[in-house]
Amino acid sequence: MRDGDAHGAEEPASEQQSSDGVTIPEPQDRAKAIPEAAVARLAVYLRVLSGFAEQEVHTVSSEELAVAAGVNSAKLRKDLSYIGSYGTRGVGYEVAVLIGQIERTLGLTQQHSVAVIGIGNLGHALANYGGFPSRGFPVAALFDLDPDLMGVPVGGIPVDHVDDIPRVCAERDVTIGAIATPAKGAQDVCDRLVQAGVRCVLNFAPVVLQVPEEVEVRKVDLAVEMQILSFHVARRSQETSESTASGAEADGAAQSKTRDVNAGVNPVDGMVVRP
Ligand SMILES: NC(=O)c1ccc[n+]([C@@H]2O[C@H](COP(=O)([O-])OP(=O)(O)OC[C@H]3O[C@@H](n4cnc5c(N)ncnc54)[C@H](O)[C@@H]3O)[C@@H](O)[C@H]2O)c1
Repeated sequence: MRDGDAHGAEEPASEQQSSDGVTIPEPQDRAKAIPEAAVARLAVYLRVLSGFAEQEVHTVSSEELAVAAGVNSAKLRKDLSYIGSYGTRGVGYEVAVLIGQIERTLGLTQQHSVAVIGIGNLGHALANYGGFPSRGFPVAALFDLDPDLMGVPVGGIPVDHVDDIPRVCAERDVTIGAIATPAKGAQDVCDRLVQAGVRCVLNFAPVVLQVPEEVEVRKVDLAVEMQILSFHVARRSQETSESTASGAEADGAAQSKTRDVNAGVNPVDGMVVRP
């Protein structure tokens, strides 16, 4: 079983050093060596690059892309080296080419239809969110067990009963199931999805799901994200009070302007934490 809640280890299987000091995995190790945290950042780069493409920006330097994505440029270059993209010295990266490489790596060259299960507050929000189809994840099916919801369209899609998960998922070629039920029903819903052949599960319910080895689960927990934010706020206020205590107020403003970008990097996934 793989529950993708944890952020993966950063080190690939084998590495070499590029001329500019970036550690690069051997080509044969690239696909299997991409750490979980780097995969998450590739998705961020893709979103940023899509914005550049919409503005008809054709090339981008690693520094520009790093700033826009909120990472430091060494980490960005290392992440892109995992997919065999090193850019051209003095020019940077071709936006369209890099988008294609990241999409292939993330398996986004085909659409993934999504089923949402549990059409309450969160399920309604997911079903109505317009951002999924444009990123290649159309919501194609909705399930609940509340009789009052049966057949009611949400975001243009009628709600079906969970008993119909196998038929509807097969008919609509669903590959991702997003579970937005209370914790109590989540494992049963997950089992139904797995029996219907769904191999990717996005779990919003506060419970650890048991799934077969071939099924990939990602757990989304906004409370955990808020705890991470809280950690950074607490650390910052501790740093400020230490700095005040040591009489360093006079050069505090200058320090915050020149502070190395690494000082703001989230230790969990390498993203720069915005104040
Ligand atoms: N991960 C996060 O960051 C996050 C944020 C908010 C809510 N949640 C979680 O999302 C879930 C839904 O929250 P909500 O506020 O939308 O709840 P809600 O009570 O508004 O909706 C739950 C829906 O699930 C349906 N349901 C219950 N048991 C079911 C089953 N076995 N099969 C199918 N449908 C079933 C109910 O009929 C209802 O429509 C909860 O588990 C909550 O803890 C997670």
